Amino acid sequence: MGSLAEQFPLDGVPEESAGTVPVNRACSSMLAALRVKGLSKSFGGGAVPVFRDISFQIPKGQSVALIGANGSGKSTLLRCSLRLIEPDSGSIIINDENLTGLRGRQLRRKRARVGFVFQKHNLVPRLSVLSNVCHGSLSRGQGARAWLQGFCRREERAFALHCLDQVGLADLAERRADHLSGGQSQRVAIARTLMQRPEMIFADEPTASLDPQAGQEIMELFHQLSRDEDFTFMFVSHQLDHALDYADRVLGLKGGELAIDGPVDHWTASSLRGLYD
Ligand SMILES: Nc1ncnc2c1ncn2[C@@H]1O[C@H](COP(=O)(O)OP(=O)(O)OP(=O)(O)O)[C@@H](O)[C@H]1O
Repeated sequence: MGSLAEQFPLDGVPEESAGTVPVNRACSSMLAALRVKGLSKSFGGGAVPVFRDISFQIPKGQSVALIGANGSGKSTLLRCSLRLIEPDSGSIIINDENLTGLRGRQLRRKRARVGFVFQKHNLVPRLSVLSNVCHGSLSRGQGARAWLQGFCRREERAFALHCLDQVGLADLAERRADHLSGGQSQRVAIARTLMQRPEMIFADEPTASLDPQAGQEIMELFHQLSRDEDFTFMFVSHQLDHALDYADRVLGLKGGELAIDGPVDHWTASSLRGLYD
């Protein structure tokens, strides 16, 4: 079976948000999906920045774990890297598009192919699983009007069903979202993100509210999907085994700086624990 993009080519999406052809993993490391340079952030004019002068590049197709102690700035860095939180300084380039000076619709369009998965799944409780997944096409940058017109389109629903199938939940399409387990609910949130046909997925502690088994299954799912769909994946986790098992590379924040940045096979659980001293 081909990737989502091959099976369901984008139709009616503005060219600038239609994105690129999936990149072969073998050559994907040649291209940077995300380039962050000199990123700094403090809150409320605070004298102590959360982080300062952070730079890193993520090649297309790479899976990156972002780790560090509570309050070290992981969520802030993840959000600043997409300008969901405005950094104080620094530049951000996604797929050769400079996000730094963009505003409003232009900014939303440039990041339309980046999915964000949160610890809270944020489903609409009274709607069906399928309707929740269909909401994902809102993020494609077409605007609410286009979405409403296309919401019931047969092909849109077919694609939503396909996304549900990708996360193993096609059988639950008609179930109400508030009748799901935590693990099922996170799968629906991931299917909703797949509706964006993402080139990159950022996940902020996606397993934090799940039991160990469900958490591992979700990480397996991300791992499998990132390979099948060839998306770049960056996730925040407090679980070192998740970082070691599911990332190609580990970034670690400590004292407002990137104290760790290297391939996963450079680290062991005990060497990573130094971040938490
Ligand atoms: N909106 C905000 N206003 C003020 N301070 C904030 C805001 N968001 C985060 N902070 C502060 O920035 C610092 C980093 O927070 P952040 O949530 O990024 O850390 P984290 O590493 O993700 O933490 P955790 O592992 O506990 O989720 C913390 O000191 C936090 O209190």
